[in-house]
Amino acid sequence: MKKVLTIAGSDTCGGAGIQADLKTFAAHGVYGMSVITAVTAQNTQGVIAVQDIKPEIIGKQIDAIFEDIEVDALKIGMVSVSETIETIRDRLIEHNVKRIVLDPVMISKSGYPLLKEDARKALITNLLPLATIVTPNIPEAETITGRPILNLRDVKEAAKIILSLGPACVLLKGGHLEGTATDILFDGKVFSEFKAPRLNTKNTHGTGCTLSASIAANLAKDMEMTRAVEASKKYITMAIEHSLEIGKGVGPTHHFYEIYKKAGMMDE
Ligand SMILES: Nc1ncnc2c1ncn2[C@@H]1O[C@H](COP(=O)(O)OP(=O)(O)OP(=O)(O)O)[C@@H](O)[C@H]1O
Ligand SMILES: Cc1ncc(COP(=O)(O)O)c(N)n1
Repeated sequence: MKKVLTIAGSDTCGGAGIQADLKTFAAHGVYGMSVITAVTAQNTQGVIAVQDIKPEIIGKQIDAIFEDIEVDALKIGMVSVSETIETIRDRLIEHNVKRIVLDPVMISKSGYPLLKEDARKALITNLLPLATIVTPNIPEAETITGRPILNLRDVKEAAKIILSLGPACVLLKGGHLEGTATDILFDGKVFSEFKAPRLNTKNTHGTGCTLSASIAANLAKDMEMTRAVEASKKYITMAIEHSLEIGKGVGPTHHFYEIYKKAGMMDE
C-alpha cells in the first residue's frame, strides 16, 4: 500500500487540516500519516484559538516517520511560524524527500491568520524551492507575487512568477474568482486548465486542504502530474457536490470511497 504523510495543523471540526487530509487519503486507498504543526480550536463559524507545536517536537515527529517508514508522497499545509518552516525544510532535506505538495495556507476562509505575517517570506524562500507542486489560491498567489489577480491572464502571469521561485509546478486555484471554477497548472512549459462548474454551496470548508491531499495521494500512486491533478480536480468537485450541512457556518466537504469510485479512478 502507498504511504502518504501530511504535515499540517489540526482542525477540531474535522473539515480542514490534518483531519481533511487523513479522510482524503483513506478515500484514495492510501495509508495516511500525520505530523501536527499546530492545534487549532475551530468550527464551521471560525477559528477561536491556535497553539503552535514546538519546532523541536515537529522535527521529532518528522524523524519518527522517516527513520522507520518509506513515504511515497507528502503534503504540507498550515505551518504557522518561521521556526516551524525552517525545521520542516531542514528535516525534509535531511531525509531527501521527493514528491512534496505544498499548500501555502495563509488565512482561513473565516479570515483568521494561519501563517504569521513575518513567516510569509520564510515560506517562500524555504519551502517553495522544495515543492514538486505548490497550490496557492488567488489571495495566496497575490501575496506571494505582490500583484493583484483579477482574470485568467493575471493568473498565468502569477503562475510564471511563482514558478521562478523554485517549485517544479504551480497549480493556481480559481476557487476565489467568479464563474467556472478553473484551476491552472504550469510546469514551466505548458499551461493546463482544469475546469468544473461552480457549485452553489456555502459548504467549502477545507477545499484547498482536500485538493492538495488528493494530489499527494495520486502522486504516491505514481500518476504523472497532469493526470494526478485531473483526477484530484474531479475528486474535489465531487467532494464539494456532496458537502455536508454540518454546523452553523461553512460546512465541510464530504469524503467517501464512493466519490473516488464514481470519478472512475479506482484502477490507478
Ligand atoms: N463553489 C465551488 N464550486 C466548484 N469548485 C470549487 C468551488 N469553490 C472552490 N472550488 C474548487 O476547489 C478547489 C480548492 O480551491 P479554493 O480556491 O477553494 O482553495 P482554498 O481557498 O485554498 O481552500 P481552503 O482555504 O478552504 O482550504 C479548487 O479546485 C477550486 O476550483
Ligand atoms: C488547520 C487548518 N488548516 C487549513 C485551514 C484552511 O481551510 P479554510 O480556508 O477552509 O478555513 C484551516 N481552517 N485549518
